[in-house]
Order: sequence, then C-alpha cells, then structure tokens
Amino acid sequence: MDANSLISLAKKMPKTELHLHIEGTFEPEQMFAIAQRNQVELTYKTVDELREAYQFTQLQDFLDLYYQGMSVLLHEADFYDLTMAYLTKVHSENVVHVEIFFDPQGHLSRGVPFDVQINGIHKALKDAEAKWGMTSKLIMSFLRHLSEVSAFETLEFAKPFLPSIDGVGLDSSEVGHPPEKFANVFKACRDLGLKITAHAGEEGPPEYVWQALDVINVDRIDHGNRALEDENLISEIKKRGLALTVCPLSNLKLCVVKDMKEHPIRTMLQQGLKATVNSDDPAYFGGYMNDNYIALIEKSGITKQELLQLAINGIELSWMDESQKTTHLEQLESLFQ
Ligand SMILES: Nc1ncnc2[nH]cnc12
Ligand SMILES: [Zn+2]
Repeated sequence: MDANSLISLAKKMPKTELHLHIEGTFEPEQMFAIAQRNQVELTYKTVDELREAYQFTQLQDFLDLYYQGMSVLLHEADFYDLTMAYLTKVHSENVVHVEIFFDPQGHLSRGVPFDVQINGIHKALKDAEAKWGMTSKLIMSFLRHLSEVSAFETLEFAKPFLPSIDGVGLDSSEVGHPPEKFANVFKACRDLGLKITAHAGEEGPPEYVWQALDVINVDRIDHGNRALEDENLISEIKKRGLALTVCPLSNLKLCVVKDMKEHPIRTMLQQGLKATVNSDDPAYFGGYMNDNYIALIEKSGITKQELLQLAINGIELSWMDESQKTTHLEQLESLFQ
C-alpha cells in the first residue's frame, strides 16, 4: 500500500493517546492569550519569537521552556481552556480515548492550588465525554528532579481528589533521578489502588527501566527507547506484557533519535514489544497524533500491518473498559479489511 493510502487509513483509525502532558499542549497563541488575560509577562515578546526558541538538543532544553510556558496558568478556567483546546484538536483526528498527565508540582510551586488545577482539567475531560463520547483517564505525575518528600506532599494534596485520578507517573529530568528515588511514594500510590507508569529509558540507561519494573512495579513504561540496549530487559517487558508509550516526534525533537528513518518503533514491534504511538508535548514537538503517524509512515516506512498493530496496542494497552476496547477494536478491524 502506498504512503498516501496508509496516511488516509491512519487518519481514519480510532486512536488512543496514552502519553500526553497537558501542559505540553500549550500552543504559543493560547499561551499569549492567557498570559494577557492574567497579566503575566512572558520572557518572549511574540509568538514567533517563542516558536523560534523551540530548538532542543536534549530533554532539559525543552523542560526549561515547558516550565516557563506553564507559569501563565493560574485559574481553573485556564486549565479548562488548555485541556479543551487539546481535546477539540484530537477529537478532529479521531482520537477516541486519552490518558493525560498533569504536573501538579509545577503549579503548586507557583501557589496554584491542587483543586484549581484538577477541577479545570477534569471538567474539560467530562465535557468531552458528554459531547463526543471521548473517554479519558487522568494521571498525576511526580517531577523527578524534586524530592520524594515533595512527591509525598503532592500525594496528600491529591487525596481528596482520588476518585478523579486514575494513575500516577514520573517525569521531568531523567538522568540523575532514577526511579528508585521514588520507591516509597509509588508503594503508597499502589496501596491507594492507583495505576503506575514512569518515564524510563528516554535519555536514561536500561538500568532505570529495570528499576521502573523491579523497584516501582510499573503498569507501563513511558518511552522505553533505551530498553532495546538490553536483551534480558526486552524479554522481561514482554513477559510482563507492558506497553511502551512511544513518542516519535518528541524523540526527534529532543535528539533521542537522529533521524525519523532510524526510529526504533519498528524494531520494537519486530521484537514483540507492545509499542504505541503518542505525542508527548505536541505544541512543542511539531505535531499531534496524526502527525506522529504520518512521520512514521513517510520516514520509517511502517507497513499496513504495523500500522494496525500500533493502533491495536493503543486500544488494548489503554486503561479503558474492556467492553469499550471491543467496540474500538471492531471498528479498527473493519477499517483495515
Ligand atoms: N518527554 C518528557 N520527558 C520527561 N518529562 C517530561 N515532561 C513533559 N514531557 C516530558
Ligand atoms: Zn512524556
């Protein structure tokens, strides 16, 4: 099948997004509008100037801008508008289910209370479900450059809102902040019945992925690229049936891969790993869900079978209800017949 036909299929597929930081969907135009509304001054003077700064050679370059960008979010309506803009965009791309991270510590540290953040995000998620039937899960992520004590404090703030929180994650600067630093807080989260995921093997070594498995007992792995360096690790991830939430355009922008032609997602599938396609921080990395599929089709040469497998993995490895999975899988199969 030629690339154009594959792209057309990719656009029509019912898709899930399992690795998405809501603060990473902040488009410069919206950032400037909210900054103005809140009378917050941004370091960059224009949308163009800000976009020009999106040149990263490593994760930290991006994170520095990402934390600056989110600093204009102050009120519940800001979190609602940010989330609704993202959901509207991906609804138009046939995304039927999203699992969204938010970074409470990035806002608590600026004096924005937990309830302001989560109420805005949660309301948008519920409105999207009512309007379009789009389902969602919400994942609270701990910032790994901060201490485990800070993560525990965040968990305390979260406790009144646990009915709206489905899982916990671990993100921010990976190297130097291994999963074992958070062993106790993830144990507490597990005891509260929360699902667990962690960024591991994006820049960090295979050892960090082992720790995500053996020390914090993750339900899935965000990125996981560097797991491919260790055959025993690949076997263990397969044995546990864990998803890898892979983010192709993010990997390119953050120089985790040099060229999309060399992206390891096909190798992951060939090794029997359950890779999925996701956009991570689409406003910063040059594309939403469909753009990630298009980049893979145009540059890495994925086949129709691989395209189908990636979409199946996204549904099967999501945390949605089993009956809902069946519905989406049936739709997907009929599209590929
Ligand atoms: N790709 C990424 N890696 C680590 N932390 C993040 N926070 C937002 N995006 C991230
Ligand atoms: Zn991420």
